[in-house]
Formats: sequence, C-alpha cells, structure tokens
Amino acid sequence: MRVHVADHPLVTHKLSVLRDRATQAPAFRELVAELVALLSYEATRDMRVTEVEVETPVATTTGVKISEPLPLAVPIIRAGLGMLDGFVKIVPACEVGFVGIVRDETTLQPQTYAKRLPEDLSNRQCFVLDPMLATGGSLSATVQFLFDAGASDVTAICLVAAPEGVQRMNRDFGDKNVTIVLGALDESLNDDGYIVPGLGDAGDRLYGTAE
Ligand SMILES: O=P(O)(O)OC[C@H]1O[C@H](OP(=O)(O)OP(=O)(O)O)[C@H](O)[C@@H]1O
Ligand SMILES: O=c1cc[nH]c(=O)[nH]1
Ligand SMILES: [Mg+2]
Repeated sequence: MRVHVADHPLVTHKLSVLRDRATQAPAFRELVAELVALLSYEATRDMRVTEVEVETPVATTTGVKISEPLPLAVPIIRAGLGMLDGFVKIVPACEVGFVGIVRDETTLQPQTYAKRLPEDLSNRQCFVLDPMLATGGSLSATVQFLFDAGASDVTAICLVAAPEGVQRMNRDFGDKNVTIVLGALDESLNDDGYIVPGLGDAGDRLYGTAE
C-alpha cells in the first residue's frame, strides 16, 4: 500500500477555506470539486493507456488513449458523491459504481445500505472517492468489496485523513496494490471519531444538513 499526501500550496489553500466553519454549502461544494480535480492529477499518474495513431493537420504522430476496460470511479455515498463531478471532469471516460455506507454514530462501525458495482472488476483500475478517512472502516469495507469482485488495483482519493485511518488501511491492505492520495494527513481522531482538526461532518457540510 502507498500513501501520497499532496504537497501543493493550491491544495493547502483550498483545504484551509474548506475547513473554515464559516464556509457555507455552495462554496464548500465548489471547493470539493476543485480539490478533487487537483488530487485526481496525482491519483491517475499510473492510469493505463494504449498507444494510438493521431493525424494532426501537419503530420501523423503517436498518442495515447485510456485503456479498456475503462477505469471505475466509486464514490462512497453520501459525502463521496460530492467528489464525483470533479473526478468525471478529469476522467470523462470512466464508468461509475456506487457504494452507500453510513457510520453508526455510537459504535463508529460502517453500515452498508447500497452497493451497485460491476460484477467483474478484474483488470479494472478503481478510484474510490470519499472526502474523509477517519477510523478507516468505511474505506476498508469499500476496498474489500472491490477486491471481492476481482479488482487488483485500487486508488482512494480522500481530502482529509486521520493517522488512525491510514493505519487501519495499512493493516487491512498493506500487501495489496492500494494507493491512498490525500489532501492532508491530520493530527488525530477525537473521542467521537471526528478528524482533528478536520472539517467536521463532510456530508452535512456538502448537503446543508448540519444542525
Ligand atoms: O473512516 P470512517 O470512520 O468510516 O469515517 C469516514 C466516513 O464518515 C463519513 O460518512 P458518514 O458515515 O458521515 O456518512 P454520510 O456521507 O452519509 O454523511 C465519510 O464520508 C466517510 O464515509
Ligand atoms: O471528521 C469526520 C469523520 C468522519 N466523517 C466525517 O464526515 N468527518
Ligand atoms: Mg456524514
């Protein structure tokens, strides 16, 4: 397993505005889309491509196109849906699968309530989208669904992670072809399972459901 933390002033700037409790849902959604676009650049560095011949108005040259089977984007509903548009803008050729997971607020255990994935994921590069990697339960369950369907190459894009979540992923997938691309690796988790300093509940902030 590999972990890549983006080290770029634009990412850190946008994350700082995202973290600010005064940032309201419309700006929050826009910033999430912009951050996904920046992180996708790093996350797709090893995307598989096939050589193609291209005729320019001047000459024939060799280019590339994204290989088939096409990559699969998997947003973890609900908050991960806020990252889908940003990813699809960068990789319009991708297909999209869905996993719906919510944490039990008391036990912090992930509860899966929806799953719609292609049956056979062998040879598919998969890109999981979820802004928050906290205890790691939700991401670990999702990556396991993908491996169970035959995937062997999974990249997760998360905006903010806690060290506890990264350790959990390393415990579960340390010897697997899994890459985690992060906007920031924060300090810790608090007793309620929230990332510190984090940005609060990403789903609530995206969809305006915070109390
Ligand atoms: O690493 P974990 O401890 O599993 O926590 C992270 C999960 O928590 C949030 O989802 P949440 O359960 O709040 O659901 P929501 O997206 O519907 O708000 C977040 O989007 C992750 O999926
Ligand atoms: O800090 C956190 C932890 C889990 N889920 C969130 O949305 N935020
Ligand atoms: Mg939530």
